Amino acid sequence: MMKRINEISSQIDEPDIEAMKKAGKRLDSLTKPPGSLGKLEDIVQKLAGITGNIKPAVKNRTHLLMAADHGVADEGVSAVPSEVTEFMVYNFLEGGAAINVLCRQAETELKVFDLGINNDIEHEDIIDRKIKYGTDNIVNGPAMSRSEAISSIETGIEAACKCAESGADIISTGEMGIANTTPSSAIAAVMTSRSVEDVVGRGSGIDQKTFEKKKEIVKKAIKVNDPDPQNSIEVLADLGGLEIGGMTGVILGSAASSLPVLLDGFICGVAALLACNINSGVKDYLIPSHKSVEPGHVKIYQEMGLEPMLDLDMRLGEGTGAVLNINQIEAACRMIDEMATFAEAGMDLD
Ligand SMILES: O=C(O)c1ccc[n+]([C@@H]2O[C@H](COP(=O)([O-])O)[C@@H](O)[C@H]2O)c1
Ligand SMILES: Cc1cc2nc[nH]c2cc1C
Repeated sequence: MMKRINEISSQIDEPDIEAMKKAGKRLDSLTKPPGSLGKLEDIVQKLAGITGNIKPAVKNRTHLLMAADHGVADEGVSAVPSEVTEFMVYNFLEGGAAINVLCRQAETELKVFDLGINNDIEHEDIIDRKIKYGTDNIVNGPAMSRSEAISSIETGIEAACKCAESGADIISTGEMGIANTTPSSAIAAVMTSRSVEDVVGRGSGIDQKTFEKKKEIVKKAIKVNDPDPQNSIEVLADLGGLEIGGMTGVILGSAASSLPVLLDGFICGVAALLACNINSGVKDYLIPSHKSVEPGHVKIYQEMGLEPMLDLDMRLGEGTGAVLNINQIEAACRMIDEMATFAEAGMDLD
């Protein structure tokens, strides 16, 4: 059943250490104090390792947005009803959401996938990969079957591989799914061995009473399902999120295609945790864009040893942090390509 996932996992190479060293050397030779461009230098080196190119470029960009609904929304854990998932998906398809604005600004193509929205989406631009009409309520049992969890990951893998074939230089991912901070918190607690209190936040903006209830719901979902933290498929099937599985696949597919993959918020971070658990080599391909307001996000970054470039108090999830960060990444790539070295500028420091 895991054939495609195992095959893709086996294609994930080590980064090109030689290219990273050469990029580091060139960065140090540019007309600035060594290291003075901070995280912009780190990102260029990382991209050199991923692509094998000491002057990496991020010309062709695609953002893959995964959408699905959640049975646990029935517990009243979100500030808004499940219908908002479908409503926002139409908004993405019509160009009116925050992610559309940022994709236009960063010249990034947007693709919207339906992996499990409660209703069918009637729009020519939707990529219909429906696996199930919403997950089952995780307080009563698993969100989905193992084979549905695998299908969600495979959907993301194929999406990323298709982008790679079309010449993408960088892939970013994000999501839409009302109530998805509940399953994400459960997965984050299980996979980072943190307490539920450590990782649960206010998601779409819930009040204190709902916040207290949400913590109890997350605890109950973990107790009822009790997944093996080492087994990403079991964790995903038990605690859910078809869009989370989709993003896990995008991350695996990007890494296997030697493409950098830009992560967005908390839910996306959970997908990255699941992908790293399938193959720890994935980590070298991850670009963490921003730190979300959700308290679990920073814990996920700590678990993976990643540090995001931006901290803008964002908590949207569509991929807004990721796509915004493309601008800084492009700037970083232009530094190593266009800046003069001390020698070129006529100053020999030796
Ligand atoms: O990306 C984040 O860190 C993030 C933090 C809070 C909320 N969200 C978005 O809000 C929705 C989930 O919030 P909730 O309260 O319904 O669980 C879902 O559509 C996410 O994209 C996203
Ligand atoms: C309006 C709205 C837009 C979103 N975009 C991503 N998650 C979202 C959640 C809500 C509630």
